[in-house]
Amino acid sequence: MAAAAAERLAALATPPGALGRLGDLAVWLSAAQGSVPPRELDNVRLVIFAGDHGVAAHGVSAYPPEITAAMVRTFVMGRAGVSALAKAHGVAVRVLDLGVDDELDGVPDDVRRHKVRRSSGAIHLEDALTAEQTRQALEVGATVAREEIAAGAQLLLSGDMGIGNTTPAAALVAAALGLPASEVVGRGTGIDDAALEHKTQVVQQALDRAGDRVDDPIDCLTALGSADLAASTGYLLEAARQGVPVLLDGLMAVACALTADRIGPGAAAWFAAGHRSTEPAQSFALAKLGVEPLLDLGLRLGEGSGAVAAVPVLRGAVALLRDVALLSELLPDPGPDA
Ligand SMILES: Cc1cc2ncn([C@H]3O[C@H](COP(=O)(O)O)[C@@H](O)[C@H]3O)c2cc1C
Ligand SMILES: O=C(O)c1cccnc1
Repeated sequence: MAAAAAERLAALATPPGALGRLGDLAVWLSAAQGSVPPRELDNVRLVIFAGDHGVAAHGVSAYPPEITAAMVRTFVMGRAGVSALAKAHGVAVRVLDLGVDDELDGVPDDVRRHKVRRSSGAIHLEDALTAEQTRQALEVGATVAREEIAAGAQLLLSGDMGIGNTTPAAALVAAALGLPASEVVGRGTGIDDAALEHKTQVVQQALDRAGDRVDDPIDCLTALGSADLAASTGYLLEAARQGVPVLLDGLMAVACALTADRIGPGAAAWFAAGHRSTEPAQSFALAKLGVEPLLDLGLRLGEGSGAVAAVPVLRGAVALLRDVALLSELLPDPGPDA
C-alpha cells in the first residue's frame, strides 16, 4: 500500500518532492488505512488516561497532586487546554480514571469505572503496580482502543493527566534506552533548578532500584510506570494490532509508544508524532522509534494537546493526496524533459 501511495504522490500535478513531509505523511496514512487515495479523517478520537503518582509527594512537580482530580473534572466540563483545541479541530475526547487518588464523586460512570488503584506507587521507593495491576491496566487500554475503533475511529490519539507523571515517563524512556536519568529528565510543569536536580536523583534511584527488571517491558511498567501509563501502552499496542493509525502527543504518549513497541516490535509503524515536547526524554524516544514530530511549538502541556494541534496538518496531507490532479490528466506527455 505504501508503494501504491508513493506512486500516486509522484504522479500528482506538483514537482517531485514539492510537498515535502506532507507528502510522506499522506503516504504513511494512506498505507496505514490500506486505501489509495487516503480517506478523509472525519472520526478522530482522543482518550486521556488520568492517574496519580506516589512520586508527586516527593518534590518532583511544581504543582500539588490535587490538580489531577480537578483537571479530570475540567475535561468533563470541556474547559481544559486540550478541550479548546479538540473543539476547534473536531476531535472527540474521552477521559478515563485509571488511578486518580480522589473518588471523583459526581463524575460520569464511564470516567470512573476503569480505576485500577488509587495512586500508583512512588517509583523510587516501591513498585508502581503489582504485576496483576499492570496486566489489568494493559487490558483496560486494549479494551478502550477496541471500543473507540468500534465507534468508528479513523485516527486515535492518547493524552495524559497526572501530576508527577513526567517522572515515571522519563524513567520508562531511560530504562528502555539504557540512558542515565541526567540525560532524560526535564522540567515538567516548570520546576526550578534545585527541584530538577532532585527529580533527576529520584529517577536515577528508581532506575537503580528496578535494576535489570527493566529488560522486560511489562515488568518495566510494573516497577517504573503507573496504571495510567500502562493503560495508555495497552491502548497504543491494540491500535497498532488493529491497524488503526495513531498520532502521538508529548512525553507520556511517546514513552508509552516506546514501551508498546518493545512489547510488540513493529507497533511503531502505526505511529506518527504530533509535536516535539520540551521534555528531553520525548526526543530520545522519538529518535529511537524513528518518528519525526510534525510540529515544534514549544508545547509542554500534555493532555494530548500536541497531537490534537497536529490533526489539521494530517487532514491537509490527506486532502493533497486525494484531491490534487494527476499530471497525466493535464498534459498528454508530461515531465521535465517534455
Ligand atoms: C493546571 C495543570 C494542567 C495540566 N494539564 C496537563 N498537565 C501536565 O502536567 C503534569 C506533568 O508535569 P509534572 O510531572 O511536572 O507534574 C501532568 O498532569 C500533565 O498532564 C497539567 C499540569 C497542571 C498544573
Ligand atoms: O511532554 C509533555 O507532554 C508534557 C511536558 C510537561 C508537562 N506535561 C506534559
